[in-house]
Formats: sequence, C-alpha cells, structure tokens
Amino acid sequence: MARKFFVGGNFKMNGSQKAIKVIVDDLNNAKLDGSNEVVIAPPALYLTQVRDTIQAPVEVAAQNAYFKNSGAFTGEISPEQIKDAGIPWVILGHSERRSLFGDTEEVVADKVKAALDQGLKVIACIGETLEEREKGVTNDVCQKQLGAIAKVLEEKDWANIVVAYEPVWAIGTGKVATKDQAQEVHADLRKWLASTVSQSVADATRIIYGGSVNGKNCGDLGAAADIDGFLVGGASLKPEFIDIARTKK
Ligand SMILES: O=C(COP(=O)(O)O)NO
Repeated sequence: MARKFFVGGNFKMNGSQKAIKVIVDDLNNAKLDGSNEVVIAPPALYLTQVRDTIQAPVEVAAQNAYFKNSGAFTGEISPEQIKDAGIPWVILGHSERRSLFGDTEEVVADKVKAALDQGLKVIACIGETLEEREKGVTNDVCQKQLGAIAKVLEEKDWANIVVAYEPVWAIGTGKVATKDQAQEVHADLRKWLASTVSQSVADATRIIYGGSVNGKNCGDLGAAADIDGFLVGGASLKPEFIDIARTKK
C-alpha cells in the first residue's frame, strides 16, 4: 500500500512575522510538486499569517490545542477556534507538551478526540526517554502512549491521524536515531496497529519519525520501509527544510 510521504515542520516557539515570511517565501519559490504532503506548524500567533501567504502545496498546523472548545481556560486555544481559523492540522502529544506542560496520556487522548471531532487532522506524537530506551522498554512505552489514544478512537478516525515517533533523546540533541533503530520501532507500531485496530489502518497510517532530522540524514532515514516521513524541528526553520520536504521515498 502506497502511503503519501509526509513532512511536517514544527517551528516550536520560534520565529517572528519577518522570519516566518522568509520561510513562507522560500517555500512558495521552491516549486514543490505536491508529491509529498508538507505541513508547517508556526507558533499560534502566526497561523493566519501563514494561512494567508502560503501558495505552495503546503498546509498549516497548530502546535497544540485544548480538549474543550470554549470557556475559562486562559491562554489556551481550542480545536473549534483552529478550525474556525481555517487551519486543518494540529500537533498533539509532543514530548515537550508531556514533559513541560503536564500533558498526560489521558489529556493527549482527550485532545486528539476533541480535535478529530472538530474535523481537524492530527499529528499524534509518541516517544520514549533515554532512560526508557536504556531499560529496553521503548516499544512498551510507545504502544502504551498510542494505546491511550486508540482507546478513544473509532476505526474511521485513523484516516485523519499521522503518528509521529519522536524519541525524546533525539529531539534537539543532534543524536538522530539510526535508520535501524527508527525502522524497528515503526515496524513494531505498525504491527501493533494491525493487531489492535485493523490491518487496513496499519497499512494506511503514516508513521513518521522526528528527532534531529536534517537535510543530510533525511534520505537514508526515508528509505526505511516503515518510515513514512518526518516531523522536523530545528531544521524546519532553515533553508534545508526544502530539501527534506523533497525527500524521495
Ligand atoms: O521535536 C521535534 C524534532 O525536533 P528536532 O528536529 O529539532 O530534533 N519535532 O516535533
């Protein structure tokens, strides 16, 4: 089954109107052919700027959303508001949300459900810490995190989900997972989807890798059978993101 290669750019809390204009102009001038699915996630303040200026075949994602659609939740943005702003994607469960802002497995699941209920498409992030990898429980941890999300979904929901495996020890460290390390986890997750949800969901769901992806390592990683794309952090702010967006499977 051919899965459309997916390249996401997570700008995190970086950028300014000016800097983001440069990134959008570069993407607009890059003549991307749309063969890969490309999504960029600026900080929330700049979502509508990117929405209004991107002409390239690139969609926009919010970096987070709450699990309620309105109310006394100072500082939060809701899936309904993201939808209202014409933003089709949202990243949920990023390890920084989990470790720094207290997003538990249950909160991430509630956020995924609330986003899907509003018709948003979701990049759902999972991944183990260095300690968990060294203890040999990587697959258990990833299955548990994805299982918490699967528990609140119906089979049809998976059509709007991209799973991002982002080992915490590779995020922002320059210590990219080897192709074999990433492939092993992706293959295990695909097997887990087949046994837990269905073979068709396992075959169709894009499982993308994130953690120190750059223009030099994207080709090798992208060649792995079960790596269906990337969620790029630091390099999404640099011109090399265009090279990553052009990765040929
Ligand atoms: O967190 C990441 C990856 O970040 P880096 O590419 O900077 O490791 N993606 O969401």
